[in-house]
Amino acid sequence: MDPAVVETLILKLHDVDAVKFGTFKLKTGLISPVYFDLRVIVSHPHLMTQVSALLHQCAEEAGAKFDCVCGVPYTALPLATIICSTHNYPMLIRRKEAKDYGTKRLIEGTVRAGDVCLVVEDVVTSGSSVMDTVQELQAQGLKVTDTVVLLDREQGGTERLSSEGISLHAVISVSHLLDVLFRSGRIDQQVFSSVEKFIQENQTFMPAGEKKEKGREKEKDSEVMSYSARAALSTTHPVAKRLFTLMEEKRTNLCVSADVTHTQELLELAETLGPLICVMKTHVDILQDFSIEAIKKLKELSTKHNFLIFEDRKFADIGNTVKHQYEGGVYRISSWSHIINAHSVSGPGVITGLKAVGQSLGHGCLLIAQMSSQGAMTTEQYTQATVKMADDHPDFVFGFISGSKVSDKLEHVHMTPGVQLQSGGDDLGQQYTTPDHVIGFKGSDVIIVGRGILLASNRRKEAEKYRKAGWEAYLSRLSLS
Ligand SMILES: O=c1ccn([C@@H]2O[C@H](COP(=O)(O)O)[C@@H](O)[C@H]2O)c(=O)[nH]1
Repeated sequence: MDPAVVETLILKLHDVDAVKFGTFKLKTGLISPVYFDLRVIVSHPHLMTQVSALLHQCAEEAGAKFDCVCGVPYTALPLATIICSTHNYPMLIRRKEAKDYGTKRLIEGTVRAGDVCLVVEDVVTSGSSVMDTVQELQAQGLKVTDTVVLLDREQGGTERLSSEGISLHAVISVSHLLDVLFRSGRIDQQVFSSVEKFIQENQTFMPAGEKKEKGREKEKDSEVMSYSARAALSTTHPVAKRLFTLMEEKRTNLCVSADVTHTQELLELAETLGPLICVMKTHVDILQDFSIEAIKKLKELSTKHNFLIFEDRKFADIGNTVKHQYEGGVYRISSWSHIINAHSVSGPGVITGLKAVGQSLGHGCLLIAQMSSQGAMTTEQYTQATVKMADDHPDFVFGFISGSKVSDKLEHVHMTPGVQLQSGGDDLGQQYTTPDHVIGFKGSDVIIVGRGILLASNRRKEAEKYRKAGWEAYLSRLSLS
């Protein structure tokens, strides 16, 4: 690529405010001295054409060989479109969410399994957005070997993608951009240094060897500690301690979501899958023939096979009401469920009410910090407030339902629903990611799997596949540390 052309492009991007300096709160909560908003280029047709041409040239010069092109939604979609129509490549479109009608596909276009797809992105930081698209393409049988990006923030995206066998080619690197803007007098030494420092101090990927060192320094990082080490350190919560211990003993981080409508099927599941799971999650109010007798049998099976019972009741009312709902009514949940969960939306009273019933029984509560469903309203701010609420009640709340690790506390258990062996979704808004992604990349501790197992012709065999996938992701997370 002609350096003069790239320099002119950098200045143009600065002119149209696609590059801003100041104080910006990022999606992760970090305060950054620089912000890249490449969405604005759609309003500048000449820039769109130039950027698309440079992306294509960059991929070609890097020797990337591909049969089709897919842009990471949304900013890179029009860029991929221009590349495809100019150079006559078939394009694929990745949906961020499945439609709730029609084909429900997450990849649109003609998919030919075995084809190599070039992934196009506007900005790369950690590489996680690119990886989300790569996983969807791979789930359809496509191969991805190269990705091309307009701007690499140089915060670990190249290394992360390379660890997955994907080469990242960037038209502009953030250091080149800083250099050009400084030389042209657009930014001063202080801005230059503060951005450079921010990039250096906020690396998202650690090579294996370095991670080991950091692991020793960062003794408090739950991702680099075994479940048994965390069990030993979990002194404030008996459920966390018991759960970590049995996970290590049984070599499983699989929670089966027993969403069945008859007690006989529930008990059969507990008998067959009991040896493979650490937790059985129930929705007791979908049982058509609920009885306390059947629940007693479930409890016996939980002792026999050493798993915990988690009633996914999602309490969400004022303290006084949830107290009654937990203790009384038809289901008498507190008499049999080791774990319950609650939404934080109603404030800390929900915890106080539940704690008044469950704490003396040695039970524990998970707060719902994030949800797996499309359009969930659990914003970053909501998640953070939920974590704070959990921190205020360590004697009863021992973790979260969340898509990723949201708390650094060793005792906090993270359990993630929306898991299947292939990513995708259902027609009612559920969204699935894989065990490897959830445990290895998102830093969660337990995978929650329902229909992935329940709809299989051989549930035990399928559950074993999930147990193995979840456990291997955990082991490889440890070996990388
Ligand atoms: O955010 C959430 C919270 C809870 N769930 C529950 O998990 C299972 C998932 O079942 P699948 O069949 O694996 O989709 C189900 O019981 C939900 O109520 C969730 O999916 N997402």
